[in-house]
Amino acid sequence: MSAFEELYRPINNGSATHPLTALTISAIGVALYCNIKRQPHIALQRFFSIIAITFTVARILEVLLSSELTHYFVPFQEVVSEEVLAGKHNSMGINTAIMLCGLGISILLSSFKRSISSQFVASIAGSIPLVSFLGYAYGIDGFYGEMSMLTAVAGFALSLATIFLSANKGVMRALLSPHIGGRVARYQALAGYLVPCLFGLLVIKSIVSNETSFFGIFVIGVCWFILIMAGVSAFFTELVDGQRRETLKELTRMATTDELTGLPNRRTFIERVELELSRAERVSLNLWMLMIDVDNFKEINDTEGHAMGDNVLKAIAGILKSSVRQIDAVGRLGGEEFAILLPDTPLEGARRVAESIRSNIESEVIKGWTDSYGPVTISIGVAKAGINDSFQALLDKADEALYDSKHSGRNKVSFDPKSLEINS
Ligand SMILES: Nc1nc2c(ncn2[C@@H]2O[C@H](COP(=O)(O)OP(=O)(O)OP(=O)(O)O)[C@@H](O)[C@H]2O)c(=O)[nH]1
Repeated sequence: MSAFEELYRPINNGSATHPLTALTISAIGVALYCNIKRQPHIALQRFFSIIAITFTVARILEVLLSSELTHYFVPFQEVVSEEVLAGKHNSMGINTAIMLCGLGISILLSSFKRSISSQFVASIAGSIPLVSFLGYAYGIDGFYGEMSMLTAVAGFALSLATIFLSANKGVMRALLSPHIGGRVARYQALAGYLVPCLFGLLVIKSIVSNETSFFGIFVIGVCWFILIMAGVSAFFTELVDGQRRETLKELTRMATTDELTGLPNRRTFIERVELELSRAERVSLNLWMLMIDVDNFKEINDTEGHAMGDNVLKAIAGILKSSVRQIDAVGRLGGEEFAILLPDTPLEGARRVAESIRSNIESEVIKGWTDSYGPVTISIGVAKAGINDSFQALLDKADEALYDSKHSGRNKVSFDPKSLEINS
């Protein structure tokens, strides 16, 4: 063994890293380096990846055509020839050629922003040195062929570096995610590689020693492994999905409910009204809208502060809710304005509901206010949906009636005159 031989043949009389392999690995290394810099040298990156592809394709053709194609440009060819004559292994194996060719193609694809394809090709290339490692671990030389341990280590490192070129896309992005899905996937990927490799050892052991119990352990082990992986996946998927469902529920509640009173907000109320209006034969459905406004509410705020104003609004919301049927809708339109929708209600019913709400609120004792300043009152405007009424048209009619209540002394229920005509 020459003084330098162990540099390219770490295992005595084992496989060596051929000069062409070393050259190609260097080309791939430089191509990757071109991307590391803040300003990537795309042209150089493509140049070196094409060099790597050319070298490896030449080697693949050489094997297929049984020629000496690479002998013309490979340095140290005399040393290699001497070694071969002496019966030592020294050539770029077909597995090494495919691996390095794949890495060259992957870097080239990445330079054209074909990230997903680049990742895919690099992972196939990266699986070749992994097979070689297994070959060395299991003592099966067919697994590594002419790939030296050194080449396998370099190939694996380069594969990882190449895959990381497009780490912000596709599968790699998901695997590297800092969130729970990514964290679990990383552990699963690691276990998904290491555990079957250990199982492989059991199979080899059972073949070598002809011991069937090893094979039994292998089979049970595989079953358990699959079950555990599926269970862990299901557990975390449910965890994440459960959190997502809760968040969605909370967001929906926040988007549809008025925070202070817990009543449907203006948007939700409008949706409900539009749904009722869109029903056919809406006239015969007898759809009424009550517009409710707290009288002199500003005074409450100004006298006892906003917190008291909020308490009053909450108390009123509670009374409104408890004064109507399940099928009726109560909403807070904003400020001290509320609205109620009464579907399928005759005129007398609408009148009764409006009047009872007005008197219920007047007789409600609101702690901190009623005892010192007298009852809180509301004004109500009532209107009935006519043919082709939009939400706004119905609201406008109820609002006009409300205006009448306000201007005839407050604490009153007024009907839109046209709604009474529709009814007669
Ligand atoms: N505390 C509290 N006050 C609110 C809220 N939203 C609106 N307001 C107040 O409600 C008051 C409404 O006052 P105005 O529109 O003048 O009506 P009003 O004093 O009730 O008079 P009339 O409607 O004519 O009887 C304003 O002072 C608003 O700041 C709320 O969520 N909480």
